[in-house]
Amino acid sequence: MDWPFSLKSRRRSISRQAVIRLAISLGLFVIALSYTSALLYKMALNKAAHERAADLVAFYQFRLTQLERDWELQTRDFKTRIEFTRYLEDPQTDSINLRAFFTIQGGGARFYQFLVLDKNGQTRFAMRKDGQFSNPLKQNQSNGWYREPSTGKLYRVFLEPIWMGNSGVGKMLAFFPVDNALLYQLASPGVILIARYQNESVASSLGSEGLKHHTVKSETIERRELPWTNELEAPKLEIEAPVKTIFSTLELSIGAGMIPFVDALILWFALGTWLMLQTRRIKALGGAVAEFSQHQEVTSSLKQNIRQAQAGNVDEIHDVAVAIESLAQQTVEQRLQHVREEEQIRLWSSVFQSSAESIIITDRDNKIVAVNPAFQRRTGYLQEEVLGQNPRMLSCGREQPEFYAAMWQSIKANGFWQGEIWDSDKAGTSHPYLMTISSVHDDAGEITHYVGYYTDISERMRSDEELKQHRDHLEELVAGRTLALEDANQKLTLQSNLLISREADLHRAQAVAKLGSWRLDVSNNSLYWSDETYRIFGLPTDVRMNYELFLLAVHEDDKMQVDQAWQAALQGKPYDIEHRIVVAGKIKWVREQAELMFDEKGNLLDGIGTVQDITEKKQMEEEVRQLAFYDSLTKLPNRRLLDDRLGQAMDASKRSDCYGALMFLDLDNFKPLNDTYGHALGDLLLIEAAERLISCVREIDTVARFGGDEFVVMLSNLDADKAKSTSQATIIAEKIRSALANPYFLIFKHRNEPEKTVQHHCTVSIGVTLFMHSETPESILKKADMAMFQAKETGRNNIHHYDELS
Ligand SMILES: Nc1nc2c(ncn2[C@@H]2O[C@H](COP(=O)(O)OP(=O)(O)OP(=O)(O)O)[C@@H](O)[C@H]2O)c(=O)[nH]1
Repeated sequence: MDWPFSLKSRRRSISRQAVIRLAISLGLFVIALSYTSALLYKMALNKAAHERAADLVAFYQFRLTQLERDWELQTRDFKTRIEFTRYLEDPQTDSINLRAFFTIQGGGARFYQFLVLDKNGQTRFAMRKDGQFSNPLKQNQSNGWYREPSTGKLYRVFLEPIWMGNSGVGKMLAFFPVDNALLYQLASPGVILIARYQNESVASSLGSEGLKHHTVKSETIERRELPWTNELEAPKLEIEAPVKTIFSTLELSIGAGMIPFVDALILWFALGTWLMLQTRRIKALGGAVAEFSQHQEVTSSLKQNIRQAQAGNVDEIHDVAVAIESLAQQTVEQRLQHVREEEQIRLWSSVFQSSAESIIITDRDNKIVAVNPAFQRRTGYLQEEVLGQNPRMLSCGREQPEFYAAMWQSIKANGFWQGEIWDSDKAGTSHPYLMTISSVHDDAGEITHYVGYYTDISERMRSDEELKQHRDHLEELVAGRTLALEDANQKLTLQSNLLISREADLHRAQAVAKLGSWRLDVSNNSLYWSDETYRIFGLPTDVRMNYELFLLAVHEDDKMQVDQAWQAALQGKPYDIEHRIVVAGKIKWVREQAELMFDEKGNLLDGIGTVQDITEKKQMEEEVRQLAFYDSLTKLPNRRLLDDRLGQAMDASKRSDCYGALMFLDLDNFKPLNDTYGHALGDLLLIEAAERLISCVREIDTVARFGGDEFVVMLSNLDADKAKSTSQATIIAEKIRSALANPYFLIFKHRNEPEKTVQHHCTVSIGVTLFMHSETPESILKKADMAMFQAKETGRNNIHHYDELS
C-alpha cells in the first residue's frame, strides 16, 4: 500500500500506543504499589514502636520499683546502724565525732544528704555529699518528695523513726536526688528519659540540654508517661523513643481507601477506554467490509463506517480503513471499466457483424484472420475458404503492380490508404470498390493487423454516369435559358434606367411643385416619405418615419385638428387638410391629402398621400386680404371692412338691443402740412394719428381709415339707453379729440438732406351718431358725415352729434 506522505508522518501504531499505555499503567501501578508498601512498612514500624514503648514502660516500672526498693533498703540499713550506736544518746558527742562515725558507716556515699532530727524536729546532725552542712535541706519531716526552692532540684526523701536514748524518738531523713545523672544511668540506648515534677522538667537523661530539647517533632517519637510511684505528688517519668514516620495516619487511611479506586480508574482510562475505542473502530471496519460484500458499491453507509474506523489516530486500523476504501473504489471502478469494455466489445462485434460494408482483417503478414458476413455475401466466399489466404486472391488483375506498391507505401507512411479498386468475387465477376485499409498497432507501436473496408461503388458509378448525362442536358438547357435571360435582362435594364430617370424626374417635379408624397405600409406600421416630403419637414432622409414622429412636427395648435382629420380618414372620410408645421423654429403651412385603401371588413390595407408646402400661397393670401380690407399706410381696416364690421355691429345691436355709435373724423388743416413738407411727412402724421386713435378705444371697437385724412371710429354694444349711450360716445369722442390735438413730432428726412424733426399741431373735427339695427350702413355713415361737417362749420376741433342738427 502506498501511503500518502502526510499520513506516514502522523502515524502512531497500535503497538506503540499499547506500549506507551502499558508503560504509563505500569509506572502508575508501581507508584501505587510503592505507596502501599510504604504504608505497610510504616504500619509495621508504628506497631513495633508501640510494642517497644509498652516494653519500655514495663521495664521502667520495674526499674523504678527496684530503685525505690534499693533506696528504702539503704535507708533502713543505715537506720539500723544508727540504732546500734549510742552516740546519739550522748548530748556531749560533737559533730566531729558523729561525722567520723557516719563516714565510717559509709552513709555519705549512699545519700546526697542525711539528717538526724530530735523529737522536737531540731537538726541534730546533717551531712551532705558535697560536705556543706551550713544550710541543710529541710522538709516537712515525712516520706515523699522535696524540691529545693533555691536550686530547683528534686529529691526522694525517706523518713525513718530512730531511738535516741534519753532524748526519746527522733527521725532520720535520707535524700536521694532525682537528677540528670540518675536519669542518664536509668536510660537505655535510644531512649530519652525526662522527669517532670508539677509539670516542670527537672531532670533529663540528656543532661541539662535535654531539659530544653524539642528538636524531635512529635510525630517522629513515641512518647509515654509513667508515674514514679503511686503517690499523688510524685514526679512523672516521660519516656521518649524516636520512631521513623513516613506517612501520617490521615494519609494512611485516605491512601488505603483511594489506592484501589485510583488503580481502577487508571486501568479504565488507560486501557479500558482505549480498548473500547479500538474495538469500535475494528467493528466499523467489519461493517464496511460486510457492506461492500453485500452491495459491491461504495455506499454512504460504507463511507460512514470507513470514517468511523479512521477516526482517532493514524494507526494500523486507519491504514486498513484506507486500504478497504481504496480497494472498494478500485473494485467498483474496475467493474465499471470491465462493463464498459464488454459493452464496447459487444458494440464492435455487432458493428463488425451487421455492417453493410465488407470488412476483412488480416494479420501483420497479410493473412486473412476474419471476414464479416457482408464480405461473405459480397464475394460468395465462406470465411473458412479465405482464412489464412492473402487478400491478393480477390484481385481481378486490373490494377498494375505500381498501384499496389503505392498503396503499401501510403499504409506504411500514414497508417491508412483509401482508393478505388476492382476485385472479383467467387464467380469471377469484377466490381469496383472504394476501399480503405488501416493498420492496427499494439502498445509498442508494432503493426499487428490490417483492416480493410470495401464499399461497393458499382451503383454509385452508374448513378454518376446518369448524373453526368443529366447534367449535360441541363447545361444545354441552362445555356439556352441564359441567352433568353440575358436578353430579358437587357430589356429590364433599359426599363430600370427609364424608371430611375422617371423617378428622378418625379423628385425634380416634386421639388418644383413643393409637393411631397408618402406611403403607409400597414404590415410593418412604417411611413415612407419621398425626398421632397423630408425636405418640407426639414428632416434628413435617413430618419425612419411613423405617425407619432410626424405629429411631433405639427404645430401645437393644429395637432388636435390633424389627429381628428386622420382618425376620420381611418373611418373612410376624405383626408384633405391644411395645417401648420414647425421646421427649425419657423412655421410652415402644408396641405395634406390622402387616399386610404381598406379591405371588405374595413381594415386599413395601405395609404398614399401628398404633402404640399403652401406657405407662399398662404402668405400671398394674407397679403391680398390685407390689401382688400386694410389701408396700406396705417394698417387700419379700410372702408370695405368697416362696412362689414358695421353690419356685424348692427346684428349684435339687434340681439342685445343696445346702441352703437359711429364717429366720422376729419383732420383739420391737414393740407398745408402736405404742401409745406410733402406727402411723406403727411403720411407720418396719418400713421401717428391712427395709432393714437387705436389707443383711445376698446379692442372690440373698430378704427378705420375712410380715405385721405378721414377716419371712422365705431363703438359697438354701448347701452340700451340712448342718453347713456350718447354720454359714453361723447366721452370717447372727447378723449380722441384731446389725444389728436397733442403736438406731433415727426422725424423727417428728405433725400440727401440730414434728418430733422418737425413739430406740428393738428386738430380733428368729429361727427357722432348713435345707431341701432333699424338703419342702413349708408344712412349711418351719412349722418356721421353730416355731423362732422357741422363740426367743421362751427370752427373745427369740435365734436358734433347728429341729433343736434335739427
Ligand atoms: N400725405 C397725404 N395726403 C393726402 C392723402 N390723401 C389725401 N391727401 C391730402 O389731404 C388733403 C385733404 O384736404 P382737405 O381735407 O380737403 O383740406 P384741409 O386742409 O384738411 O382742410 P379742411 O379739411 O377743410 O380743414 C389733400 O390735400 C389731399 O391731397 C394721403 O394719402 N397722403
